[in-house]
Amino acid sequence: MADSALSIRTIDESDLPGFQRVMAWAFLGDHLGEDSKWLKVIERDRAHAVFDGDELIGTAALLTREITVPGGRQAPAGAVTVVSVKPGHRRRGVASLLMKTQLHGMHENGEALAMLWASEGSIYRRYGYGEYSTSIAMLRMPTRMAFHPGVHVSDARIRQVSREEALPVMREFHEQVRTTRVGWLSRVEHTWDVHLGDREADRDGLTSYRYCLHPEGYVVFRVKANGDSGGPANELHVRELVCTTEQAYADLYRFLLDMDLAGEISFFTAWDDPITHMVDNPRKVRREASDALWMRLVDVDRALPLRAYSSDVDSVLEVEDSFCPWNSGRWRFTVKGGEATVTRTEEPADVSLDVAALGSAFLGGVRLSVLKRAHRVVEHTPGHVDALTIAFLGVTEPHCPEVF
Ligand SMILES: CC(=O)SCCNC(=O)CCNC(=O)[C@H](O)C(C)(C)COP(=O)(O)OP(=O)(O)OC[C@H]1O[C@@H](n2cnc3c(N)ncnc32)[C@H](O)[C@@H]1OP(=O)(O)O
Repeated sequence: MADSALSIRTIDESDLPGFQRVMAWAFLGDHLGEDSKWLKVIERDRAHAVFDGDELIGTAALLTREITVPGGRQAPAGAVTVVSVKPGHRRRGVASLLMKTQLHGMHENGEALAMLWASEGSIYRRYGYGEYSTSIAMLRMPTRMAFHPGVHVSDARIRQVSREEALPVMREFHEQVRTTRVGWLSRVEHTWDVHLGDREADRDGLTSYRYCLHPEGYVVFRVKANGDSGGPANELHVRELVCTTEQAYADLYRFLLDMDLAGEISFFTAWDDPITHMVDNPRKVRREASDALWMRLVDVDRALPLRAYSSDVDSVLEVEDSFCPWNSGRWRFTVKGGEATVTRTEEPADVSLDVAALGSAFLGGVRLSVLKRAHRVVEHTPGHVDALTIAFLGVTEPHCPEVF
């Protein structure tokens, strides 16, 4: 319950210095003044500030994005970011007030999906966000590994070019690819400055970005300099590898693996990045998984039909959602020919679950059968959880390559 001394409203230009200061203090960073990259992406009429009297003490913003969902469709989704509360004002309900204002506002505007990257794993389930909607893998591998004999490398030329030359080409490739990959997001002009920002402060001791173009894709990486310890030990930190063809993916990975003076490659990438199966020794590709995007179904009946499903199913779902109570209750979820309909029903439930569990499963990232074993999904009619699990699965692991 929010403290009654608190008020909340959308921001205007005059609020920006205070907004930025609270963000910087909350995230334990430095206040970067007008130069802050975040200022460019924040949509003023979708950013909220909480005030204690006249003092700005809390922030949160919604970015208007599209996400690719199973079936290769684009769904509008609000990207929640910069949730921050000034130290000294915490645990009085400020973040809860921000979350409620966002989600209830989205419901009133007819927006069906919200999503975020969580700074800590224990915060967002209470607001109905599901963990591991997409997961991310930190891959580490030594350079110079051979490919499996079945992997062909073409003679396409790969050119290292300047940022200015690369950016327009990268934009086009990205726009083409993101609509085919579940979990990838649309970008606006300023996303490139934030996601691929390359100021000294963004580099964390590494080099500036290197941009390499292939006729059908690109790779962007930084280098961490390490001394020679009996062989090259510099590290290539890949930021983005985007290809319109599988051939370009093999060519660009080969290009990185053969880079002179480099000893290791690291890359935050999809859990099912095919590189593991492309090299001759798969165990040399080390993978560490982490949660990435958390999805929230703002309106269950409008969100579920946004994606395509893998098999037919007909189940009554009893949904629990105390934060957005319009979702609570029983829904008949029917899939025919890949298309879902969701209608209110008084029929007895086949399966009970909370709205966060549906968020985890929405992109096909977490199996409902696993959530059943985790006591988060309860089956009342035998067979329904298995049928729903298969229906929700997609052809690849969902993956969101950018933090917003
Ligand atoms: C999408 C993003 O932007 S992720 C970034 C989130 N922001 C940060 O991590 C920055 C640093 N942290 C902060 O600014 C604040 O601590 C916030 C935003 C995480 C929480 O703000 P608060 O105003 O303290 O949260 P609020 O008082 O509404 O707490 C609501 C509930 O969440 C719990 N909670 C809040 N923060 C945390 C936390 N870090 N870990 C565990 N539980 C938490 C509270 O205990 C409370 O639980 P209850 O409902 O059972 O009583």
